[in-house]
Amino acid sequence: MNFHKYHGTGNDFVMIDDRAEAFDLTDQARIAHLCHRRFGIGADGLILLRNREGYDFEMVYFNSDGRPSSMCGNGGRCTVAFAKFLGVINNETTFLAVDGPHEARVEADGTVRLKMQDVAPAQPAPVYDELGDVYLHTGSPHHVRFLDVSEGHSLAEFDVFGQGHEIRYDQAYDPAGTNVNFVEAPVEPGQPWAVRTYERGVENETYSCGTGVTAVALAASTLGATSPVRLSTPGGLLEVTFEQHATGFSDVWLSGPAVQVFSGKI
Ligand SMILES: N[C@@H](CCC[C@H](N)C(=O)O)C(=O)O
Repeated sequence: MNFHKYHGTGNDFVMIDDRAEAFDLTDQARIAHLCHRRFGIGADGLILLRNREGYDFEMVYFNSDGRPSSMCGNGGRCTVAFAKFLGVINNETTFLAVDGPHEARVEADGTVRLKMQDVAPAQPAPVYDELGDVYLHTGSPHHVRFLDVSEGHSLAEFDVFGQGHEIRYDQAYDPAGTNVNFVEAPVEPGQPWAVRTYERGVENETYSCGTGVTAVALAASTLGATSPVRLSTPGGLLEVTFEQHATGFSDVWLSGPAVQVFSGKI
């Protein structure tokens, strides 16, 4: 079986052209093995590109634990780059993912822009809301906490694994759990919002999470951020643009690099 390894700001994926539908979707142990960083290829997730009537292709996403999951924003952008590499699309596409249809565009510099589903307004998070934490669903569930740097908290030194793990497994989020984002606001206008994310299904901090930075950008709009919002992750910069309404957010686009790293055969 041939595979290709991609990353979108360090959120990395094993990509498989499965238009022949030969891959066993139920073999979670195999998917987890392929994603394993010691015994496998190593990735935060595995993505199959399949044919789908009425669309250019379908993206089938699994977290590195081998389980199918909700939408992956960086994975979606990487799948678009992969579809272009395979010659399935040119620069514009409409494809199907687990949360519905998505439009996307590959820019001349390789930036992939992905349209996300409309998003409901940020809600007070079901846990820790005395700290002002909020919850949004951007295709995947996201808990967002803005750190109070005046209290001496710095994102660079924050215990993302420990705190993220505790919130992800809080019973208020049972049974599905949530992804958890920690955010430091820009000091100067124009600087990016800094984000680190604990990802459900990877059960660790990843270098970047596309649906996570989307949730942060939309949550930041309640603190005065206006579209476009730039976000820095440990793996690089992303941008989110959106229209804000009383009923939520529409025209939400996630943009950034999507890079092929290497290819191989197993
Ligand atoms: N890395 C992803 C999110 C993948 C799904 C997430 N781990 C979940 O299970 O909710 C992204 O870029 O959005």
